[in-house]
Amino acid sequence: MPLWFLTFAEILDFMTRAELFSQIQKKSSFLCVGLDADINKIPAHLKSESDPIFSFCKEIIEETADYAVAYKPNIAFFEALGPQGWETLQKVNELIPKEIFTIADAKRGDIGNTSQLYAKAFFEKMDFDSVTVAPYMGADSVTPFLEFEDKWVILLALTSNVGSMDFQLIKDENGKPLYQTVLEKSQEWGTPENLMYVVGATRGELIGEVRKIVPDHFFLVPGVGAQGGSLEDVAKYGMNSTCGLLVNSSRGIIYASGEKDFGKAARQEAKKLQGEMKNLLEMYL
Ligand SMILES: O=c1ccn([C@@H]2O[C@H](COP(=O)(O)O)[C@@H](O)[C@H]2O)c(=O)[nH]1
Repeated sequence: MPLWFLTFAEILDFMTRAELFSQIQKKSSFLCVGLDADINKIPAHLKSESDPIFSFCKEIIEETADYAVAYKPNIAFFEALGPQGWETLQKVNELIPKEIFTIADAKRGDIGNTSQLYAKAFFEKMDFDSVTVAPYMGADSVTPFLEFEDKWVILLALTSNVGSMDFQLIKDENGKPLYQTVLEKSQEWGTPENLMYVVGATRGELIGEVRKIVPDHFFLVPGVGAQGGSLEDVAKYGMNSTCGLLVNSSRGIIYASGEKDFGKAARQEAKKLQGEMKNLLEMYL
């Protein structure tokens, strides 16, 4: 293929913030399709295939790629398959078109030398664009991921689950919730060019509070669809001048049908969400 035919991301093989925004504009979409590929939930007819999870993810990717700007394999679903799961994950990641942002949803983070090897696993061995990282072991557990050039860390800030209230919303003596301290402190470690935050869609107007603290960073927003978060609220409170949002839906898309038409059903769901996102981009950008 001649060089002039390729996009910036394809030539450089990494995704800058500007390139991500350009993909969002091109597709009128900020949809991230979550690959939570559960062997117990995929359609029965795939189970006779040599690698059922690969076959499932392949069809989901082929059917939804027109509407997605990111894919997020949830690493637990692959790890749970044992050594074969890692091979499947590698093959799935290689299948994702180069101009689409890839997220290893692994929620890692450990003492420095261990984090370095987690980063090597996801960035070098598997060439993901980004990995989700837990912040609670502090700077030395996060910065090894940020040392990889042209890669992204997506730090858990305000998660979508009920348990997020146990720690993240606890206030210090000045009334500042812990998630805000995470946002403030982590800005010493990375920039909007290599650091994003996980902000749950179920947190409504708190997304606006997060946006005030980190105006320029992208958010990975899980929790629409199966968890009941509102896409409208996410856009209203979270969108910035470069969109700044990757909104994930996993079960709502990939299990839209449990039958042979699962790929087409996933495509319909992705298309529906993309349509809503297009309207929101027109409204808020
Ligand atoms: O706060 C968080 C962080 C990560 N997740 C992950 O996102 C998807 C959500 O799946 P749905 O089926 O769309 O609910 C899943 O992989 C979670 O592990 C999250 O939900 N909340």
